[in-house]
Amino acid sequence: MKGFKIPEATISRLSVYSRYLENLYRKGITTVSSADIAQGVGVTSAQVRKDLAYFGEFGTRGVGYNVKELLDHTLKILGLNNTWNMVVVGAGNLGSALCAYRGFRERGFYIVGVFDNDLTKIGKKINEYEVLPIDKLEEVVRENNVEIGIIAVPAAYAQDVATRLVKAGVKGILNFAPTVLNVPDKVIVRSVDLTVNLEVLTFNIRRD
Ligand SMILES: NC(=O)c1ccc[n+]([C@@H]2O[C@H](COP(=O)([O-])OP(=O)(O)OC[C@H]3O[C@@H](n4cnc5c(N)ncnc54)[C@H](O)[C@@H]3O)[C@@H](O)[C@H]2O)c1
Repeated sequence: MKGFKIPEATISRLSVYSRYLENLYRKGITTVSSADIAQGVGVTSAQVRKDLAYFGEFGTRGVGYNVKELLDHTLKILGLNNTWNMVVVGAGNLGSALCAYRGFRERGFYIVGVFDNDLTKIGKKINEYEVLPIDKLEEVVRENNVEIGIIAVPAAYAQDVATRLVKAGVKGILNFAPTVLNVPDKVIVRSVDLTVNLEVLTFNIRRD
């Protein structure tokens, strides 16, 4: 798998396939064809086969894929065969919504700390999480082996928070602030900019 570049779109689809397979597994379905997966997630079966081919040989011609085996493979490829500890910085509207989202835990992502620098928020509870002072960030990251930091502060403060997260030892940052972050190459940043997504949507609506 190392040595050549796997398209990001393939990785995103792998995550979608994996969730689909998880559903089949829960329903007790044991085999599935690429056509079934394709129909279930809304892509072509050629695309499914091409995506999976990046990661080796799966399935048996004429029989299809063993659901459990393919699910385990996709989870392993996505790094989801173990759980991940995360911290959320910014306990505002978005940070609170992220803390309330159950879906993270179902996929093995555990929030172990929520931080803010607003004294009126520190000590308050968001679901089961008590908002912690930002000064505790490094300690919580270290003690809980946190590898992922989520930035949910206004753009003007995002770089400071990113620098602190990196110094504390996180390996990846999910950044919701609409700004570009400067981090060392070894740290992976994924930015979620909802406005950019909306604008891609409006571009495509107009173009069609
Ligand atoms: N709310 C949304 O739907 C939404 C959607 C997409 C992106 N975003 C982005 O997410 C970020 C947060 O948005 P929001 O609506 O939750 O804002 P918000 O103002 O409700 O919350 C931001 C929180 O960050 C805290 N904060 C500020 N500086 C900090 C620092 N240095 N350390 C720790 N905490 C700090 C504030 O006290 C506040 O509680 C923004 O960058 C915003 O552009 C928000």
